[in-house]
Amino acid sequence: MSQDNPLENALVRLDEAASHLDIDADVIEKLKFARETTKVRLMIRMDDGSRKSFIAWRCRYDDTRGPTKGGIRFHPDSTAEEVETLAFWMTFKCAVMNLPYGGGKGAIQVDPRKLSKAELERLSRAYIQAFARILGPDRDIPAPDVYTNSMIMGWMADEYSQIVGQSSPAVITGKPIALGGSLGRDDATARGGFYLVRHLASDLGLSEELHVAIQGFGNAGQHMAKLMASDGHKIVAVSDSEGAVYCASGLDIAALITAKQNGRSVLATVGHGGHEALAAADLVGVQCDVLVPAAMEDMIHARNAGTVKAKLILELANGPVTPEADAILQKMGVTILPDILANAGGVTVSYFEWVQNRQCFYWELEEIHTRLRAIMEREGRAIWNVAKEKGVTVRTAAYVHALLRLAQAIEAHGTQSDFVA
Ligand SMILES: NC(=O)C1=CN([C@@H]2O[C@H](COP(=O)(O)OP(=O)(O)OC[C@H]3O[C@@H](n4cnc5c(N)ncnc54)[C@H](O)[C@@H]3O)[C@@H](O)[C@H]2O)C=CC1
Ligand SMILES: O=C(O)CCC(=O)C(=O)O
Repeated sequence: MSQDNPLENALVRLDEAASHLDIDADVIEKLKFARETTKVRLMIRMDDGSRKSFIAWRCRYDDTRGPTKGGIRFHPDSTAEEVETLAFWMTFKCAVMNLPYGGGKGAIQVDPRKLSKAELERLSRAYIQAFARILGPDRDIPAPDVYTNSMIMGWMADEYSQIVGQSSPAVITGKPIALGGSLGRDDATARGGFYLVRHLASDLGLSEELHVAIQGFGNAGQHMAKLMASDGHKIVAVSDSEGAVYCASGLDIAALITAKQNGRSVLATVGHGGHEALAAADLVGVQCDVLVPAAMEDMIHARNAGTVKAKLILELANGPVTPEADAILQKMGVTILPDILANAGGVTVSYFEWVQNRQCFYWELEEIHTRLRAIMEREGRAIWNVAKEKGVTVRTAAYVHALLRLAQAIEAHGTQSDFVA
């Protein structure tokens, strides 16, 4: 994140929501600060025999509504403030979806692309060794995020089970299917956003065939491209950390995914099927109907918001639009389906995984999709109605919706409670 204190930007949204409700000041005071953020230094043995250290964090932001839940990010630019901000968003996201969770998040400050597979496994296990005492299926439940995946979740679940001396799959979600992972968790983040857009399409005034630009081509971005293309829409531009490609008549999604699976950039497809290279920074201003940020925070800001051509922004990334850009886009008439709703399909299927782990009975893919779709539509519709009734943006409506649930839970704990699981 670019700001010195990104949590301040996030709290702007809390204040805005609170201004539309009659909320006790104690509730706001509780939600303004992370309950606990633990910082550790992980030491691992590198393949060449040397030892190297990495800073890592786990934040349990708020556990009023249940065990804290949220992914672990491996990124060279991660900071404590970023982790706390991401955990704040998880608190609201879980409340938006009415999941029985609070919000958490973790990170290791590392570029995982510079580690061998064995080094990556040692680092992932070291993270769990350091944090096992604050994790647990009823306490804090990690999952994948940027540059982490099911393989890493599998190592982490294995390490935790070894430490506690019993199989404990429900401590982590997003695991490989062979270790108790859920069907449908792989594309859940994108699928939730996809169901939401389909459900609100006529309210949003969207046409039958949409032109879509996607920023970031990892888990969220690739699955979104596949889902939208298979629904008859054209993906006209995608980007990754190295650059972007554009094709007005629609990119070849299979070729792009093959390039990424082979460890290459989307730029490797330039020249194939009419793919043209584009500066990554220009993706935001591409001519399209739907812009899908699916990379990092603060990518749409005061300096590039005015270039947006899309009528809809679907935030699969967490925090991709700054509050300044929000104001500009609102004036331009651009609708934003905000992160705490639009990308909540991921944590929702994580919840399904946790439920299946606890009951030791596993659902078919169709059941996962049916349940995910029902929750996305129910909460999406409720938030849409709040936006219309109060005359506010969908983002503010989502915060209002979540804040009401959080306030009820905080008050139900009692005025003398400082509940800590
Ligand atoms: N994986 C999940 O289940 C969930 C992910 N998210 C959010 O979605 C976003 C993407 O996460 P994943 O797809 O899981 O990560 P990922 O690690 O699979 O992919 C990240 C992608 O972003 C690209 N990227 C990084 N910096 C970029 C830049 N400056 N410009 C363009 N592209 C850039 C990378 O090249 C990569 O293609 C993050 O904000 C994450 O927090 C949100 C909810 C759930
Ligand atoms: O699947 C989960 O538990 C959390 C995913 C996540 O970190 C997010 O929604 O940002």
